[in-house]
Amino acid sequence: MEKPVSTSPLGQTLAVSGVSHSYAGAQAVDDVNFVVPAGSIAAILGPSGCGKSTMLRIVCGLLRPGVGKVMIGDRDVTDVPARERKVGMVFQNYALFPHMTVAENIAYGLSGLPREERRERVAQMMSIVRLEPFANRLPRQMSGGQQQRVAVARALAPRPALLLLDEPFAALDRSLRADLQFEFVQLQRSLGITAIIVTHDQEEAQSVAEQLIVMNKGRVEQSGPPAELYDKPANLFVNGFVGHASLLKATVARADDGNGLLRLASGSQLAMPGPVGFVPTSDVVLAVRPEHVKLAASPTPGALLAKRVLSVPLGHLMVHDLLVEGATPVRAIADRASESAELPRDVFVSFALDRCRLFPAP
Ligand SMILES: Nc1ncnc2c1ncn2[C@@H]1O[C@H](COP(=O)(O)OP(=O)(O)OP(=O)(O)O)[C@@H](O)[C@H]1O
Repeated sequence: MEKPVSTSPLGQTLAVSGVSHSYAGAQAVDDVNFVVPAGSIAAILGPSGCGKSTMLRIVCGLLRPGVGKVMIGDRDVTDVPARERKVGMVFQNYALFPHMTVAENIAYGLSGLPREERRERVAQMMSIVRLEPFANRLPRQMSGGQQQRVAVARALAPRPALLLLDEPFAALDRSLRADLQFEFVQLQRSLGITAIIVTHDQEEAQSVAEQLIVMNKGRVEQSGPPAELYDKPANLFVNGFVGHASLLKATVARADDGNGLLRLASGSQLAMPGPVGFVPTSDVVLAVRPEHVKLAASPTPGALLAKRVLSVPLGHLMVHDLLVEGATPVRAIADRASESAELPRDVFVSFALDRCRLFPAP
């Protein structure tokens, strides 16, 4: 009879401290620090070339960092070779052995186990990822989504302390990707896996991970729960990388009596609901999320005139691309149900200024 799936968490805490790495003198990763608590998922997010894959290679042991330390649980693994780290890997292109069946692929990393235990573990993993009917198929006889589930099962079979996934769902179409993301999170929660997922896709990162680690030019710009990075981005880079934001250039016109006043490039003024945290004459950027833009067909106090360039429905939402005061592109999102009649071309725009963020002008 099959053994029940262990309920004790598999995963251990990962702690990366002060890690830097250069390739032939070019700095790829610069003083990176983060902790992924046992049983949780973190996503490393950032533009191409920011150092995501280098960080993964350092964590799994394929690359020794020039400086810094990697701990898995209470073990310093900085000098431990990859095969002794108990780290599983899943790649974008599945990387299954093409000449081996599904069952043989999953059994691959279990050569140290007695035969019977190996057979049981393979059966257990195939049941967990619902692949039992495919045990004797070759990878090429399966769909992309099924192959990726084999890759996940193969990586989990040796019960790794940590699972690293490099763009695991990028090759799949949108709806299959969403299904696999959901399935993976369920699996991760039920087995208590500690995982790091590397992705370009900020929506994927936000929907899968409990912690985002946003990298840029080899450094961590900010890390924390997705909602914290979305609501309180530390800087303009994070603000633009996690979620959409429109940017309005302004100068601080008044900052002395508690309520700040901004002057936009057009000369219009915006009365802020509280202190702005900048001295007068500072050049700043006001970052506005689309859901914090309100549109009206007729003027309201403090509203700015805008032209509606494009309005497109997105499910129950309406996305409006606007040109505010003839110059600044601004995106607005509203519930379609709240828009009783079609808006005119010329609209009046106001912002939920208590929710907008101000950053120093770059
Ligand atoms: N083996 C290597 N030799 C020299 N430079 C490298 C090597 N691997 C990566 N780099 C450089 O290090 C930097 C970080 O690369 P890395 O692959 O970690 O970025 P990434 O964020 O994973 O990018 P992508 O999303 O495009 O995969 C880049 O400037 C890259 O050109």
